[in-house]
Amino acid sequence: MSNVDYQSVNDIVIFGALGDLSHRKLIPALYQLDVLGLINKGSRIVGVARKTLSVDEFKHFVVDSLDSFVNESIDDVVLARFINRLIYQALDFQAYSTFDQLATLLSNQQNIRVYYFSTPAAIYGDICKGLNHAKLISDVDRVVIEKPIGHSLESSIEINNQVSKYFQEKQTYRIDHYLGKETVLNLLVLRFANSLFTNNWDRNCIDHVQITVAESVGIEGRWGFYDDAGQMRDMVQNHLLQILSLLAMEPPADLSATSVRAEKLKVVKALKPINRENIKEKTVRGQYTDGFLNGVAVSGYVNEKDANAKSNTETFVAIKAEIDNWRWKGVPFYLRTGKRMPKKHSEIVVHFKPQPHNIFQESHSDLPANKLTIRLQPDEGVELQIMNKIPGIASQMLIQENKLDLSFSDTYHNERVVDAYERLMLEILNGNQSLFVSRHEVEAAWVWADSIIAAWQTTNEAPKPYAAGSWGPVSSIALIARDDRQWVE
Ligand SMILES: NC(=O)C1=CN([C@@H]2O[C@H](COP(=O)(O)OP(=O)(O)OC[C@H]3O[C@@H](n4cnc5c(N)ncnc54)[C@H](OP(=O)(O)O)[C@@H]3O)[C@@H](O)[C@H]2O)C=CC1
Ligand SMILES: O=C1O[C@H](COP(=O)(O)O)[C@@H](O)[C@H](O)[C@H]1O
Repeated sequence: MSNVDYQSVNDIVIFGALGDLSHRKLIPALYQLDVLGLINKGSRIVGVARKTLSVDEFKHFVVDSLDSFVNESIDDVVLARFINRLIYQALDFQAYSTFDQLATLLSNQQNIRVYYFSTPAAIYGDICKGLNHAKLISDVDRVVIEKPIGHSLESSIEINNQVSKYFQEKQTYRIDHYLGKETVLNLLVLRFANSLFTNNWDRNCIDHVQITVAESVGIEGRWGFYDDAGQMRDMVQNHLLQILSLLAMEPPADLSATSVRAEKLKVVKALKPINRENIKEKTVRGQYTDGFLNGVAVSGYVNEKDANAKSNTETFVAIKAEIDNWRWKGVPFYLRTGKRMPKKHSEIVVHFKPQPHNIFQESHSDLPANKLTIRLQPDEGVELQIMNKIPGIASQMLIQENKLDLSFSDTYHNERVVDAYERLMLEILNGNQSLFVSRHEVEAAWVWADSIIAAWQTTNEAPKPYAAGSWGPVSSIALIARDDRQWVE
């Protein structure tokens, strides 16, 4: 998807450089690109955060990040080059005059700058104002903004307006890191490079789809942020809807940002609204209680560090989503995601319709339908469940359910696993917006999510408890069982 433009990027400025995302993901991603020679020779990496730190202290922070989060051994030559790129500037993002100090650092640079806002979305507008005050924005610069953008449609419009006052849409890269995952990207190839799937991908052939994004982690010290968001805003409004869009969209004319984003948007706009009339039938929200994960006792949500014991925030969501269009009318997409589930496990299961007639009645009264499983993470792969004859001379045809299994680690064992942020960072340097979310998509996703959140608020019901280490509240089983179906475990 990339064209080769990274040569023109001069400085990469990370706002919130001392934060969790920068430490775990952004710094390792930039290092890996440097290993591959994909960062411009003269580019500097400028860390900006609130804390006063010397450049040497920042360099230590960066080395710690690489030691902790780069899986391969660190290359000394690249490390020296990478460290040489680093600069640090302490700033209060809400005090515009302090941005003059940043201007002094960034002066005399003619080329493109990338500004990565790795901070709470509420201060994106302040950072833009500061940059503008210090005359640090030109028409070719790029801004990267993290999800979730806002807390609702209204706040998202406000944040997008604040940013768009200074950066045009073509300069704005809205990150959803799921779009950088190998297996999520592979959805495009699977669907549009294989006629088997392209031609059978609709209500005539597919019975229903299940999308599970299960996490074993809890809140990881992010209680303040998370309690205000919940799993709906943290995962469903963005990551799950992006997966759903790629899975359900019409074939785009090409792989350009304009074509792909237009098709994804149509899917989100066609989602059937969930509101107070159908909320109980279509959704389940849960919250984890004390439990066990791999035999180890773990705290319930309200017993986490810094927790408010009375919180009603959901850590689990299950939804029966429906897409009201020609292709998908009547095909439910069951979504479920939660924290503190038994393991990290994300997959899509496409259940095809059963055969209309069974000629193998004698040996097999029930002919299971085909099932396509796309394992997103970990153990990435694609698996197609089919019926097969059991070899043998018996006159009766003995058949069995079996699978064609393409495991990525077995098939591509010589390939390094590229982290989503590394891929997305390269796309930013290359100026390609295909893997980033448009403003229209973000806002359409909020329209759908806001309606669900508002309906939950009217019912005023507490989230259903589920023990940490389980697959969610029992009512999530009932949600799908009402349609005579069950979750694939
Ligand atoms: N962490 C993750 O896994 C993910 C994070 N995100 C998104 O990425 C963004 C960053 O998240 P995360 O790294 O976890 O957050 P953190 O709270 O760990 O880091 C935020 C950073 O911003 C700085 N900051 C905040 N307010 C100000 C201010 N007024 N002036 C100067 N600096 C400020 C903080 O400085 P200080 O240290 O001084 O407070 C810190 O360096 C958020 O939008 C989040 O939603 C998205 C997906 C995953
Ligand atoms: O954006 C987020 O994603 C992570 C899950 O990402 P993954 O790549 O590990 O699947 C989630 O834990 C976090 O709460 C959320 O903000």
